[in-house]
Amino acid sequence: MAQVVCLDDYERLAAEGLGRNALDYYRSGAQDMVTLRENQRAFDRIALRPRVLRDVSAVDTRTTVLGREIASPICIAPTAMQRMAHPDGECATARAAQRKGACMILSSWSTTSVEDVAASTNGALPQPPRWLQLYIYKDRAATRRLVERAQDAGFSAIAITVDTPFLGRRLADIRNRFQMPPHLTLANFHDPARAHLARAESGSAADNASGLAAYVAAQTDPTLNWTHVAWVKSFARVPVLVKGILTAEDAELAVRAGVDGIIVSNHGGRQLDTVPATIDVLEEVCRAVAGRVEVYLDGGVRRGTDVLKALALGARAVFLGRPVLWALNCAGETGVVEMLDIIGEEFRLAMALSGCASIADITREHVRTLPTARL
Ligand SMILES: Cc1cc2nc3c(=O)[nH]c(=O)nc-3n(C[C@H](O)[C@H](O)[C@H](O)COP(=O)(O)O)c2cc1C
Ligand SMILES: CC(C)CC(=O)C(=O)O
Repeated sequence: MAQVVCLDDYERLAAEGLGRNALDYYRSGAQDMVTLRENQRAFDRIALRPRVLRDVSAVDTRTTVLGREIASPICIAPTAMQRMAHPDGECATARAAQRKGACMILSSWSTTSVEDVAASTNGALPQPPRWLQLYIYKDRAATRRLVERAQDAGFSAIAITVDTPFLGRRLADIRNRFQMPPHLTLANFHDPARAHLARAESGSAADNASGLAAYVAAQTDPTLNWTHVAWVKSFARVPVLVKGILTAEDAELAVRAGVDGIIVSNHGGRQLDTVPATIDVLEEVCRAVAGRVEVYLDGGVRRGTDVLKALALGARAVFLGRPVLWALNCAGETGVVEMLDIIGEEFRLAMALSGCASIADITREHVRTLPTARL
């Protein structure tokens, strides 16, 4: 593999290696992709305020999520259909997460089942927390069965995605009439209507003619509301989180609904375009939550300094989406391990150069947010 020194290098290599259908699906944001770009740019507008002369000879990046130790606050976000990136798909990601002591969230629209992902890791080694991301299906029984199967397979939390009552309009997928390759299935489901995702056959310009949008419209429940969160909590035996919160108002409602954690996310800019960058709303959400539950962030995290900034503004941990797909495509499990090594080392160095020897040393005073015009 050509020399890779930062996470963007994986994206460049994957862009050369992946076919159009998968590449566009993975990299796209919604509509004009304003939010997609903002997610990364907003990190650049935040300046670090390093402290010096603090003995950083030993930097400890360990922390916990929901009470379980992880090697660093850098975790893996749920992304659907990872076997389009590499034949080992979600199993490779899970093995890499285990080797790195990283928390991983599996998409419920994975191309490997919850049981097969659980079986793919090494039972003799410690298992970092592994959570299931959940879409609420119109078919409640199927939704509940999936949660129960995940719990039985050792998944230790459920993250309900709340920003996708309908799929965002991703122009490249519409033009490509996105289709999952026919040899793959959405492996958590056996019923062909749920397991397969066909090419949308027709469509006027206004139709969201990617196979994915048609699938989402057919399967997921657009009535999605807070009663669904209560419903999942009524039978889940593990903590329940919500993924896709962007405002103080919804953060307050989430805490009142009794969730165990909040993932500040705009779905990697793939749902409602022109919503703010996640790092720009993180502090608002954390203020509203006021420490009652853990708050995490995803969206545009590409460098160790981004991780440091997110923690300084209140995140317990961050999650990476696309970098995992690019690294998977480049070198499977090894690629994901190396990618986590690179950003992990960048984070360790950013901590050291900011005068932080432990996660607890990272404070609000380590960042300066500039009052520039932004979304
Ligand atoms: C190709 C792709 C597939 C995704 N699939 C899911 C999914 O199945 N469920 C979900 O909640 N979020 C999904 N997401 C959103 C990610 O979990 C995450 O919010 C986002 O990718 C973070 O931004 P980043 O890619 O800039 O790191 C997906 C994102 C991408 C890029
Ligand atoms: C199957 C998709 C709806 C998964 C997803 O969340 C995405 O593509 O952003």
